[in-house]
Amino acid sequence: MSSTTSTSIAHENSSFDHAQNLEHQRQKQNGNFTNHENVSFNKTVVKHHVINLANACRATEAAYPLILSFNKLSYSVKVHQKLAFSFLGRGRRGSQERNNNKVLLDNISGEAREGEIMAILGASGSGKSTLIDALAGRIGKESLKGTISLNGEVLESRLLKVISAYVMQDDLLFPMLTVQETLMFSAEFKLPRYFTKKMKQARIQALIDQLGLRTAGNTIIGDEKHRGISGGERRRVSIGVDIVHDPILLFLDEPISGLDSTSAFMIVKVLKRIAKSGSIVIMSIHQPSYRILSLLDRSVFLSRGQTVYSGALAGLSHFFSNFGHPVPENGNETEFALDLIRELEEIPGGITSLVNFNKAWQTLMKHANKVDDQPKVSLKYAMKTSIAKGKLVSAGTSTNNSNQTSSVQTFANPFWIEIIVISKRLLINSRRMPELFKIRLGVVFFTAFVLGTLYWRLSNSPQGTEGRLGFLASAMTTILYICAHEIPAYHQERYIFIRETAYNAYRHSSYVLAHSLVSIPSMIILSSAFSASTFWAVGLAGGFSGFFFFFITIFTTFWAGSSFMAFFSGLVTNLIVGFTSVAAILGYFLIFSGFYISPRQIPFYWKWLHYVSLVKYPYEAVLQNEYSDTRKCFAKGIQLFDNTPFVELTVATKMKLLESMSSVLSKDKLSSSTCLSTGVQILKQIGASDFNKWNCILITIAFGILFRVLFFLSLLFGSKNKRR
Ligand SMILES: Nc1ncnc2c1ncn2[C@@H]1O[C@H](COP(=O)(O)OP(=O)(O)OP(=O)(O)O)[C@@H](O)[C@H]1O
Repeated sequence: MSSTTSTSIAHENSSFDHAQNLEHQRQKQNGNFTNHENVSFNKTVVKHHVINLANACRATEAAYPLILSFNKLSYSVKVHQKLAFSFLGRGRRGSQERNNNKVLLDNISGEAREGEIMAILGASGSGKSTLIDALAGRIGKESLKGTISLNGEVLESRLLKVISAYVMQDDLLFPMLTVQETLMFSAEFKLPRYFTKKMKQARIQALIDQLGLRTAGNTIIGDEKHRGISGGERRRVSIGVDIVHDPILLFLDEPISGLDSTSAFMIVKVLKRIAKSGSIVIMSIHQPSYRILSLLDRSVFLSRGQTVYSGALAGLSHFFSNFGHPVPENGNETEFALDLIRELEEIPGGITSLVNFNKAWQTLMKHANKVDDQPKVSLKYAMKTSIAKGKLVSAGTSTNNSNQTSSVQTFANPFWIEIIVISKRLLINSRRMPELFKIRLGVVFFTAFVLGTLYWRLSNSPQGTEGRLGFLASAMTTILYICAHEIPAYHQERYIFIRETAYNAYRHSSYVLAHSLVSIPSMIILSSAFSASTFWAVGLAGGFSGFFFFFITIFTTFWAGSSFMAFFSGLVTNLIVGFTSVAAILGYFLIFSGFYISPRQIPFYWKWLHYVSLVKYPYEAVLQNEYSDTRKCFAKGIQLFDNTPFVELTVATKMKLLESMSSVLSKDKLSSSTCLSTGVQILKQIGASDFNKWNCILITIAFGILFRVLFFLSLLFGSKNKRR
């Protein structure tokens, strides 16, 4: 029912009710009423009022084809309670903790209608956000008791996802995009393909005007480091992002908290316009001003998870008069109601009396409304009407299907368009933060410089071999560490991703693929920088083809490392825990790579760590590249004594030792030019596996793909936007 209708009804009844109330108050003051009489008096007045309301409702019913009803919604969570003395009471001995149920929602019922704003009011902690979550499908089916239906049909989660939007309390936006770009990307995700670029732009312009964001259109959103739009503007952009597709059901959790009164009024006016265009708007709100109150239609007042009033805001004063607490003349009814509820919360049994009174009131309302309680049109018809009005544009529609949930597509765009749009957004955002890439490049050059000077121009000798092994193991490990910078980036984006995928803006797989594609160009640049600055400085083998292979190995290490970080950020959502664990895991990768300890010496129960080490395969690949040339020798004659205690002896003594060794071993005469260690022997010595270098590269690439798949699965199952 609209506020105007309700107001006029309330007005019509006011003289009658006022007289009765005065009489009631007088009698009450004189102590003439017993409790029983009090209730029966209230019932008479309520009945009278309700019948009049119902008559007026009948006239306007047809104008409201969509009705969202929620019936007996209950939700509780388990809370741990520590017991000081476990031996007290009859509980099990030694038990220190007890699981208690905390009821967050207790049998909440009500309805919201198309064309109206329903406000959920109550003190802090009364359960407003929990009720919004319950209605918006953000509480697991198994935990939420009761029913939510749209025009009499149970609202399935798949349908709810495409016809609704949920505006969170936090403003989660890409900091380097302008207001216009932010809204445009949202339009690209949510508006169907038949919307041309021009149509989308027109829609965005209208939205910008509606939200009063014209002057901020080309300003970036901003963050702590980059100045951007104001807090109020950011709030409006957040709302704009979620309403760009004109959802049928719009849920907002405290959309105006923290805003100045003008901005708050402007936002509620926009919401009213959305409601009037054929949507159901449900929002939680703390203390609405007079001006805002004039825009709200229905309300649910909560106290400790229970309904203390549910119905038209216009009937609030009547309700409280009948409860025996009339709203003072010219007083703000909502403020009065909230203050009274707070007072009653402090009196033992105070809230119970109000809850019980409300139950009686609701029963009478239902009784008087019994004919009109049911929606006039079926859900299918109502949806068709909404689509005809331009609603439900977030996904394509096929009206020839009789099943309500399959008559709307799950996603507005095909897979490949989603990938293009996500990639474009990522590229723009990162292009505007070049410092991040510059820091990565700087770290790569610095690492290359340190390693290049440390292992400068290694020779083909046992010392050179030792240096090569050290350089290659350090290079592969450092590259993996450089990839760890991606963890905070994923962490920052995670909440935007959850918000967008919760209402099917795009597929999880599109996000994973777009991220993989976008990361490739930067990996190519970083790999080229590292390879070019170390290959010739260290004196690695193979000329240009050797360089190319070294570059490929570095690139695939970046790929595997970056995929690992993506997976890890999906798995561990706490940034500090994530960083600490990654540092430890990369350390293990190095320890078990085969560099510190030969694979032959690793105990069998740790062998698996050797095979899953991300350092092992690229390390072996470049080793094989270095030592596969059979014509090369890595220890000739007296070089045999390098890395042994005999290294300090003179050349002549070393030669003598060599001669006596050959006579003892009865070998051909060992001279200073005799090759004592070939590349193949070195590979054998260090226990390199039988995989050839290209297989090692393929395994590294496969690891990267595997981690991307695991990243996808971690997002799919680990980023559920629901309470249990
Ligand atoms: N997982 C949980 N375990 C225990 N208590 C919880 C849990 N989640 C919410 N609560 C409690 O449920 C109550 C309702 O929380 P809710 O966030 O819905 O209140 P609210 O009315 O939206 O408050 P505010 O206006 O401050 O945002 C609060 O007392 C809160 O502490």
